[in-house]
Amino acid sequence: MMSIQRNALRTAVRAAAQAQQQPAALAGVRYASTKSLVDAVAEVVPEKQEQLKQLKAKHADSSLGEVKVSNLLGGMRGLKIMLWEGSVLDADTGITFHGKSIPDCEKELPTAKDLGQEGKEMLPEAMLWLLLTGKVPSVEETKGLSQELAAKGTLPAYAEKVIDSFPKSMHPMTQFSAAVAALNHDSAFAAGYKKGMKKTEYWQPTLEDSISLIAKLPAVAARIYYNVFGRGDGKQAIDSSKDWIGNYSQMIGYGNSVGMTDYLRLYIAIHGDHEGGNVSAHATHLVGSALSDPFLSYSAGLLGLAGPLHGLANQEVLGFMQDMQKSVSENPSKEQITDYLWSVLKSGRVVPGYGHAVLRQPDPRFTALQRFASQRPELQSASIVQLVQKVFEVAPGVLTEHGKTKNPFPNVDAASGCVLYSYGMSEFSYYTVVFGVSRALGALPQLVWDRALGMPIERPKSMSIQALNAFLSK
Ligand SMILES: CC(=O)SCCNC(=O)CCNC(=O)[C@H](O)C(C)(C)COP(=O)(O)OP(=O)(O)OC[C@H]1O[C@@H](n2cnc3c(N)ncnc32)[C@H](O)[C@@H]1OP(=O)(O)O
Ligand SMILES: O=C([O-])CC(=O)C(=O)O
Repeated sequence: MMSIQRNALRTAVRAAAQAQQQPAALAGVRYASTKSLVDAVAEVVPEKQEQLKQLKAKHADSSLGEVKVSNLLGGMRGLKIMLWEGSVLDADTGITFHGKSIPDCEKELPTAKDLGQEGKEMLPEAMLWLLLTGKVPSVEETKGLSQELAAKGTLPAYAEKVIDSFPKSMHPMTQFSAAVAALNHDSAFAAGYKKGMKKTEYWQPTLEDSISLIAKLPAVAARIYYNVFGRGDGKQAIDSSKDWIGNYSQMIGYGNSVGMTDYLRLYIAIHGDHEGGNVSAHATHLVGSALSDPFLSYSAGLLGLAGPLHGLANQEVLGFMQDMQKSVSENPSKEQITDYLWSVLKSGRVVPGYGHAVLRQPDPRFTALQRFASQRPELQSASIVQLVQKVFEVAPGVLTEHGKTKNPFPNVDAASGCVLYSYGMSEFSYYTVVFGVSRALGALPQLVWDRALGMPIERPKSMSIQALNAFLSK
């Protein structure tokens, strides 16, 4: 019965879409090639539009809490001010993706093995499907999406030239953001907007651009890796029988390492979304709210990810761990680690990989990466992986005694880079690029929902100190 209703809805949505006058750039073959995921999203769009309509009708004037001066001065911490569909972050239990925890996703999402690949971890393209539609894709649907991403993953020649023109000394994240912005040359959204597409149609080319960008991220990231560090195949060759990250791993030279390829799958699946308020997701959403296309919007998100308090922390952690090994010993004792942490804190620096703006317990993403490391003998013997575990046993106590951070526990960055390093990726400044391949999985689907739900341009009110004082003295 349910499926009959769904089919009827699907047919109605298709008919409605056909009845709309699509700009030429949006019609025909492009949609045919993205059919399965477009169909899955099209099924959900009317349901969610109706939910939003009801919410507005019933609760437009309901309060979500008061705004205090401390919120305005404290980075808007805790204010409920954004709509975000893909995931919700709980301070104690961590992230859930449409209600599913990381262990739930590990059980339910199709894995590399399901697609006939070597490896056991969940596939990031299945996470993309879940984030976009709220539904777990079947193996066949995941396979179809993998193939679609492979078919759309080749870089246009102009983008290759743009990347090749960057000096090696330019940070890989600067290169990444600039290259992603350059891809807006081919944006279906920008072309449709120019041709006067209707507001109700916005979400379709936003989805088309998002899939196109996600498909190309491995090649962009791999070309940067090759140009800067001389590693990888240098061609960004795509094998249509491989999954999305199987291809990425191959392009950057780890195709023969099942461990690294599977680690990249897990890493990229779980870094995909962390609700809306984090800097990279929020920046993407903010820029997108001006109807900048998905390439420009995600380029902005990547620039936010490049900050050391956010995504760059995984690069920082590795440097931090190695400095500790150099100045203390390769296998420092807990006492030596404690002393080292205190020396860092006393010099006014932060302990990278620890603390979080929302979380108040160890990050379940850290736990997932530690689970991976604990199942791999080759990682268990790596001194840097052992050090991550030892620091985890010591740092929460030191940070608690130090008394400043609200969360003395590790976030995901405490573990992520050390495993990349152990598998041979020794170029720290590249680590955040791997994170940037991932964050698109959450930030871009929300742009699709922003457009499908007709979300307005974001424009909060700011106040000067003088205006605040004047307001408060009334
Ligand atoms: C994927 C991610 O983005 S996860 C986060 C990655 N970033 C890091 O690991 C960098 C280290 N951590 C930090 O700098 C912080 O914990 C952040 C940026 C993640 C969160 O910042 P906030 O929400 O402001 O944290 P919090 O409210 O606990 O900060 C209170 C004080 O504790 C300090 N503090 C927070 N974390 C740490 C830490 N790991 N080491 C030392 N001091 C810390 C803050 O700098 C702040 O000091 P101040 O009052 O002198 O300004
Ligand atoms: O949620 C945050 O503020 C930071 C974070 O862990 C992420 O974006 O993955």
